Amino acid sequence: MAEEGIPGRVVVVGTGLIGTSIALAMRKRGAEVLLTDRDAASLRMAVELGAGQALPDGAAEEPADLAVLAVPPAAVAVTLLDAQKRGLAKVYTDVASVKALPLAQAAQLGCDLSVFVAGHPLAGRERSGPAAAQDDLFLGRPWALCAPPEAKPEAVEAVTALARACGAEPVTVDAEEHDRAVALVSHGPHVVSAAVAARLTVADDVALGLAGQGVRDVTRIAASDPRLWIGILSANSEPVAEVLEAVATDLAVAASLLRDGSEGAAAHVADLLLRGNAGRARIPGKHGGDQKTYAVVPVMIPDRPGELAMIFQAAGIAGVNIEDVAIEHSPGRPLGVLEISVKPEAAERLAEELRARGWSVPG
Ligand SMILES: NC(=O)c1ccc[n+]([C@@H]2O[C@H](COP(=O)([O-])OP(=O)(O)OC[C@H]3O[C@@H](n4cnc5c(N)ncnc54)[C@H](O)[C@@H]3O)[C@@H](O)[C@H]2O)c1
Ligand SMILES: O=C(O)C(=O)C[C@]1(C(=O)O)C=C[C@@H](O)C=C1
Repeated sequence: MAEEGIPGRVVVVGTGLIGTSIALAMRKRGAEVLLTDRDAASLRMAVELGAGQALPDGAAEEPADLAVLAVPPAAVAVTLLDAQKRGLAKVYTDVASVKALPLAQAAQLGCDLSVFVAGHPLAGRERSGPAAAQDDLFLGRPWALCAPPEAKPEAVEAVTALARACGAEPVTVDAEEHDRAVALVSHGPHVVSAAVAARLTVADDVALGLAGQGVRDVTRIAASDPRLWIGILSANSEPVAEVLEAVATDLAVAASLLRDGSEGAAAHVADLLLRGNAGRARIPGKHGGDQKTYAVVPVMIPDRPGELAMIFQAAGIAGVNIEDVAIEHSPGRPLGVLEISVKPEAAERLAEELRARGWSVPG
């Protein structure tokens, strides 16, 4: 049984990263979830992950409370039209990273906008597909809601309830304003990250061997799916271009000042760095909700077969659930650092178990 006040029966069209994450979050709240995707393998995996049941083909027997269209931006309007023709749900929403163009396309196609509230959860990952889905992806994150003027109050209520049920904070915003805002806080930064990462294609082994956390932080999102992102960027081209031009100006000025080499020039570069500090400090913390903070237990691991399996087994014996793992390799050395993410209360127990079994766990 679904918890009170949340959509009890939800259809998810598009079982990729975002659709499957929403489905998993809603299943956790007791909702019945029906899934569909044009890609049979994605659909099968989402079902196997426990995100819901496959939606039967054809017209719906009885409309669900809500249908979530978790497809690329360019597919939102046609998917909405098709879903409404099939009578899939009483209310519809999408999750696309751009809002104005899909809304205009939906109006042009003659979709019923009185039951459509466009949405955009500001949470994601650099990986696509259902395998990357997480039921806690949206905890404490903003979820933009852009209701067209004709949207009924009950439609707005249902989509707001979906965002809240996924643990997010609904933020009502006009579609054009949304697009300008995300150009600055999401789409522009994405291209900048890609530009920095693109420089690495010509990096030699020495440079790559010296790569630390800084470049990893700046380029994480550059690993995202280019097909999805070209769709996002071209649907929000003008606002993104403006952000990129402003960043390019700052970079060009910094480059010429560095070449100049004078003290005065250095002071001007410092001004950019200070503005960077100030801008970064303006990013608000997550809006309430449970924070997904794990403790990281670092373990020095020799590069030999079976090592990881033994460490995972030791964690199991200590009764510690591993939430995530990453391996930092020491270039040129048969050693690496395994970073095991666990719930904070389990970190010391795991560290002690591993030390007792002979592994080096710094800290
Ligand atoms: N990736 C992110 O970090 C992120 C975050 C927030 C919102 N979004 C938005 O969410 C949407 C989905 O992105 P994703 O990251 O989950 O992508 P994804 O590639 O992981 O999943 C998209 C899924 O949609 C399916 N699909 C495509 N066209 C379809 C159609 N016409 N009918 C049915 N299924 C169709 C694909 O087969 C795929 O399984 C996009 O609009 C994106 O802008 C993405
Ligand atoms: O953190 C990531 O990996 C993201 O891709 C997240 C991010 C973002 O820029 O914040 C990217 C695009 C989405 O539309 C929403 C969220």
